[in-house]
Amino acid sequence: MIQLENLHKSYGTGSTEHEVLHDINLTIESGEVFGILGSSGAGKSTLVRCINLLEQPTSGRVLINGFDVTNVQGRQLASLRSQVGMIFQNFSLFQQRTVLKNVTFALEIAGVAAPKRIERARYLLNLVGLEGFENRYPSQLSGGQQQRVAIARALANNPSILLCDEATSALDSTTTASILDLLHRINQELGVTLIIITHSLSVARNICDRIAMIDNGRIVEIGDTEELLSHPHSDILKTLVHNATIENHRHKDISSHDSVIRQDKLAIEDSLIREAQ
Ligand SMILES: Nc1ncnc2c1ncn2[C@@H]1O[C@H](COP(=O)(O)OP(=O)(O)OP(=O)(O)O)[C@@H](O)[C@H]1O
Repeated sequence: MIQLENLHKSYGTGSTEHEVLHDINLTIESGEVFGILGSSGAGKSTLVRCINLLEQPTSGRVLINGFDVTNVQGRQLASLRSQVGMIFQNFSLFQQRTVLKNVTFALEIAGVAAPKRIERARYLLNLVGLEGFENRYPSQLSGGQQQRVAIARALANNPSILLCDEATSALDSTTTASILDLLHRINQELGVTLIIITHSLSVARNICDRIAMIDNGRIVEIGDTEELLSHPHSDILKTLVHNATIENHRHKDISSHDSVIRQDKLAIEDSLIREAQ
């Protein structure tokens, strides 16, 4: 379980200090898929980076499984980081390392012997559907494949929590669906708690059990995904849902227009064939 209590985060000091997270209170259950929705600059990444202490909260507490980790350092911080994996929009792979060596990296740092870390990396590459890609370099992979490597790498230490910061934002819709399927499987089969940062309602709807809507560093709504998206209360979520509905209609219009054109083409081809016979 992850608990954030009265969490504040400011950047800068003195006259440049500005608070970007204001009094965040949030509990995420173990095994949950929890979405953090919000527009650009709302504070989503900062919030999630406070969970693995990539950002140090200015005040308040972060508790993981009841243990206050807010001020841990040294070995305890390393241990926290190994419990909490993270993936990013731009994959952030090591370009000079092969796929296999990307996945074994954290295990090398942890001092795991070579045969064991290779065995674990092969298991994870199999899990993410990349068996046979061990010796490729990131530049030889598609975006979706790179994100699969990043997921395998993030799981190397067997974390109980995986933070996904806009993990599908750089991918097309088909690849997004396959990565969300993989994340869903990781949640279901390995029991990993997922925290999904997204600005996409369809990503939230596809995978998240609950979502929190963040606006200007504050949680303005939180609840069951379907419930919240069907009955949004805050203006910001109402606008997001409204815009997504318009976008959806536009896609349907375009695809039905495309299908009319396709049917017209088939009819023309049909009559040309008949004429030729
Ligand atoms: N290292 C930093 N130093 C100073 N200000 C920062 C820093 N990181 C983020 N901010 C500011 O904090 C606010 C929240 O940023 P954050 O990246 O958390 O938002 P976000 O919701 O994740 O945005 P996006 O969707 O665009 O990534 C923004 O105003 C941003 O400019």
